[in-house]
Amino acid sequence: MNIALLGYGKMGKAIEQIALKRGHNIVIKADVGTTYNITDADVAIDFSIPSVAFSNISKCLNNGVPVISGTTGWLEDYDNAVALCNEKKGAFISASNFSLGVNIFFELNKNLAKMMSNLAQYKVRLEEIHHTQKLDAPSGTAITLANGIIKNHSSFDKWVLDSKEDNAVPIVAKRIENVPGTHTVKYESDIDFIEMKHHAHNREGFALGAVIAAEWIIGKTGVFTMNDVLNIG
Ligand SMILES: NC(=O)c1ccc[n+]([C@@H]2O[C@H](COP(=O)([O-])OP(=O)(O)OC[C@H]3O[C@@H](n4cnc5c(N)ncnc54)[C@H](O)[C@@H]3O)[C@@H](O)[C@H]2O)c1
Ligand SMILES: O=C(O)C1=N[C@H](C(=O)O)CCC1
Repeated sequence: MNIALLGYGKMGKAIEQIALKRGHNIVIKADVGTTYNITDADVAIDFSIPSVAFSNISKCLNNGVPVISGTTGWLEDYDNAVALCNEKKGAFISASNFSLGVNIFFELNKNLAKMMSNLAQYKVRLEEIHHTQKLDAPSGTAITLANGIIKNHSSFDKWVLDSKEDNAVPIVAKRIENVPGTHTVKYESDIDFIEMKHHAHNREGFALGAVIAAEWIIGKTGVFTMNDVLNIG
């Protein structure tokens, strides 16, 4: 498979290592100012920055190249990307987190929220910790976790960052040098607490999941999620 990497930073480089080990070719490594012909690739993997993600994805869909998007912080344009993919009969997957472990964690989170829905004595709190270069807060993964709670728990209809509001899932975002990604969901009562945590030791899980998604999407048409790729949920 000939892969275009759109964004050649920490994740682009981690994906390159995994893709080469799995027998793929990297035909485009695009970073700031790179000129390239996207149709040289069978599939594109975008891990860039929030302000350019939608434009990179649009370029792929407008040229018939399936696209896997891992960039976070551009959710306001997600519905436009879905509409463009459907209009062009393209193929597109966006995920806030491509690791198998986090996708299992997403399902556990939804189930726990259902169980907690009528137990008012338990107060929920989300925490995410990432490295200090991260541009967006809260993390995309924390937003996905919050949305999983909002859809499955009767007390919430929104999330809020670093504060407290009625009907809002509170998210705390911390930035600590070199942390690849740690997410905690905690329900606390006066008597006890239940805590679920996912901690990434490194970026390998994110990169492997993105390459597996790229292998899976070839030959397909539509907008998919990691649940489709991993056959979970
Ligand atoms: N979905 C996931 O599993 C997952 C995992 C890790 C990171 N991420 C997200 O992926 C993104 C990238 O993360 P990172 O750690 O590699 O960041 P990074 O800062 O190391 O890399 C981003 C790269 O994009 C480049 N870039 C800027 N403008 C560009 C343009 N117009 N075209 C192409 N490249 C451009 C930057 O120069 C940089 O090299 C972030 O949004 C992050 O939140 C998602
Ligand atoms: O390093 C990052 O940036 C990460 N971003 C994703 C997010 O925002 O959830 C996934 C974890 C790593």
